[in-house]
Formats: sequence, structure tokens, C-alpha cells
Amino acid sequence: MNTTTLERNRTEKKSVTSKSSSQSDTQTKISVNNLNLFYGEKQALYEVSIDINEKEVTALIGPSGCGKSTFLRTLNRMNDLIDGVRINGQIKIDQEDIYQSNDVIKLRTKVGMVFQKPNLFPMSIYDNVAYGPRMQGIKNKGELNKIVEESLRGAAIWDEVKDRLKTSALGLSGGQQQRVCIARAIAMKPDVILMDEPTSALDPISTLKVEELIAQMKNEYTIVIVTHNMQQAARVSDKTAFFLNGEIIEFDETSKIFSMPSDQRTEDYVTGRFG
Ligand SMILES: Nc1ncnc2c1ncn2[C@@H]1O[C@H](COP(=O)(O)OP(=O)(O)OP(=O)(O)O)[C@@H](O)[C@H]1O
Repeated sequence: MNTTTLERNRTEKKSVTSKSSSQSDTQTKISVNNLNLFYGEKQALYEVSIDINEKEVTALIGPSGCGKSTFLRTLNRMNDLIDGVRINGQIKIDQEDIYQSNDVIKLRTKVGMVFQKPNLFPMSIYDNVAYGPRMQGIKNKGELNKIVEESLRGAAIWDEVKDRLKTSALGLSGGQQQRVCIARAIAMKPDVILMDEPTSALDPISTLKVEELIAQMKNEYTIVIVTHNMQQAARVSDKTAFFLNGEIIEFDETSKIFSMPSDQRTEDYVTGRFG
């Protein structure tokens, strides 16, 4: 079947109701409607629809290869960098269709990202955090100092690094590096922070620190996190979306997903029967 036929068949198929069943007073920050994504001939996302609330943590869970990272990357158009990617459907952030705008730099400022492995530049801790603001044209030393300190405080790492800001960031432990990566994201003053398995390369103590940090950060940011760790999803998130084969099977309050899921496939996954 060619992709056009596949696309049409999928579009005709009744779309899974994956908008959250529970309504709250919280504002929708990101609204995704009937999103399909193709890597060349291969379809990786099918009719994904989800409303992500402002200042909440939304976890994306599901077995390997089900499309979690692909979906996460659509939210700041990181997939645009991959040859042969085709996307249809709609993603609105603050009511603006992000694929209708040409200002990807503005989008990536608003929607920051933290990756699986810490990816600091081989430069000092200070310069890593100041990098983005400098690229935005901020040159004033006092202003940069303030941004660096606030960002490192915001990432709960200031006390550990304040006396060694001018030393190489690569001399820090993996867990510290990941919190500096979060500081680097915060320095751009984003509204949304995407995290792709941010603790998978960390030891349990560093993982706990990053999880505590995520819990604090949701007062200020909308966070979307991909995780393979069920306990982590249960600990840090307000809502959870369960992905399977490129579709959202279920999206709801995290407590409901883990205690009383509506779909048998969700239950099988969260109880460890597959995946
Ligand atoms: N750059 C790419 N080119 C082609 N196919 C890709 C590319 N990236 C991902 N895929 C495919 O898209 C599907 C979804 O992959 P994705 O990485 O989004 O899944 P995932 O749920 O995040 O997996 P994991 O949990 O293992 O990271 C997989 O079949 C994968 O092989």
C-alpha cells in the first residue's frame, strides 16, 4: 500500500479519542489534532490528538519504537531536521499553529529540550548556560551573570557549582551535567520544556534529584517527558499518555492510568505484561 492510501485509510478510520477525559480549570498549552508523521514511506504517528495543560507534567509512556520520541520532537519541530519526514495534522501552542509559522528559532526558544544524555558543550559551566542568551544578543555582563545564577538555581545545581563556574562543565558528574542541561534550557526562558528520557543515563540518586527538580519546575513550566520508567511517570507526572504502534491508546490522569486504566492494552503495559 502506498503512503497516500495508507494516510487516507488511517484518516477515514475513526480517530481514537485521546483527549483527556477529565476536564479541569487548567489552561490548554498545547493542542494536537489528528497528527500523522511519516519517515519516508514508514508511518510513525497515527492520528494523534491530545491537549496538554499548562504548568503540568505530562508523561509519554509505551514500548520501544511506539513513537514517543517522535511525537515529543514534533512539539518543537526537531523532526524538520530529518530528511524525508512528512507531517500532517495540527499542533497549536498558545493557539498558534506551529507548522504554519516559519519562525522555528522563536518556537525552539519557547519550547526547550533536554535530551537522554547530557550534551553540554566543551566549555565552562558559565559559558554553557550563557550560550543561548549570548546567541540572542545579550552581552551585558551583569545581565548574563543574573541569568546564569537564576538558571542554575532554577535547576537546583547552583550550590554545587557556584564556586567553579569557570571550570569545564565536562568535569561534572553525569547527574550534575544533566541539571546544567536543564539550566541551559531554563536560561532561554521557555514556556515548555521537553524531556526525552532525561534520567536514563543517571544513577538512582541523580535520578531522584532530577525528579524533585521536575516537581518544582512545574510551577513555572509546562513539561512533557518521555520515560520508560513506570515509577518515574507515576511519581512526576499529572497526566500520562500511553502510546502503542504510533497511536495514543489512552490519555488521562496519571493516577487513573496506573490504577484504573480504561483500555486493556494500557493495563497490560503498566502492569508489565508486555513491553
Ligand atoms: N530518523 C528516523 N528515520 C526512520 N525511522 C525512524 C527514525 N526515527 C524513528 N524512526 C522509527 O519510528 C518509530 C518510532 O520511533 P521512536 O524513536 O519515536 O519511538 P520511541 O517510542 O521513542 O522508542 P524508544 O522508547 O525506543 O526510544 C520506530 O519504528 C523507529 O524505528
